[in-house]
Amino acid sequence: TRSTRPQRLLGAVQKNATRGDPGSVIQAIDHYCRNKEWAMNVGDEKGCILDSVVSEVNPATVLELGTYCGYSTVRIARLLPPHAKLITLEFNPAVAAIARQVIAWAGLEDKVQLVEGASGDFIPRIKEQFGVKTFDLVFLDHWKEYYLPDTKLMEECGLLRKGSVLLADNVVCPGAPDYLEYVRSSPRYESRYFKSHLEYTKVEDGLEKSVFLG
Ligand SMILES: Nc1ncnc2c1ncn2CCOCCNC(=O)c1cc(-c2ccc(F)cc2)cc(O)c1O
Ligand SMILES: [Mg+2]
Repeated sequence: TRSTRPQRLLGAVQKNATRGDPGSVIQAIDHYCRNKEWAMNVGDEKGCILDSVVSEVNPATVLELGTYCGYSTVRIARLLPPHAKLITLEFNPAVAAIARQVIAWAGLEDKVQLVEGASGDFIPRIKEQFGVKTFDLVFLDHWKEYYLPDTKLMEECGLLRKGSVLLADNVVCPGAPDYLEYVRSSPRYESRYFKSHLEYTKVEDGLEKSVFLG
């Protein structure tokens, strides 16, 4: 049977990237998705914005919602200080299996905990299951209609502290209008839009960075 897009993306990593070299894994995926077949990675342009926010926050604890093939997981984990932890949630087991291999190829498995399941089920259990009190940084990149309910759930579960940073992908394309409205109008957030483009295209998209004020 025909291979899947995630399987072909993993093949490009194994063929073109150097084991243990996260930068070469990132380059191999971007080259493949720009020249062979598009895939919904955050990509190189928005990825640079992601890098700058990760470096600024210098987080000890990170939550990523929506792993996909692990491209943004590798981008984030490669910048984390030693002993920092990234928990990433992926819904689709077949996709999660690819992401594990991409993360391992980059040599970052010790910094990353990939969990399979839906965000709504896992968020309430993160504290007791993973011994995390609050997250310094949350990267939202899963189903766009889940951004708002999951943000409210993280607030209710006490997973955000004064200064926690939420960074949301695709707030323009595919779009998360209810989420944008919420973080931009709520007095509990200081929000800023980083204009960019949909990965590997000229279509407008961007990242919304929202600091929780407690
Ligand atoms: N832990 C969890 N809990 C719940 N659900 C979960 C989950 N983990 C995964 N999922 C399921 C959803 O995962 C993928 C979500 N990402 C996207 O859909 C996405 C789509 C485009 C896109 C597509 C087509 C266009 F034409 C234009 C743009 C671009 C992007 O950058 C995207 O990120
Ligand atoms: Mg995305």
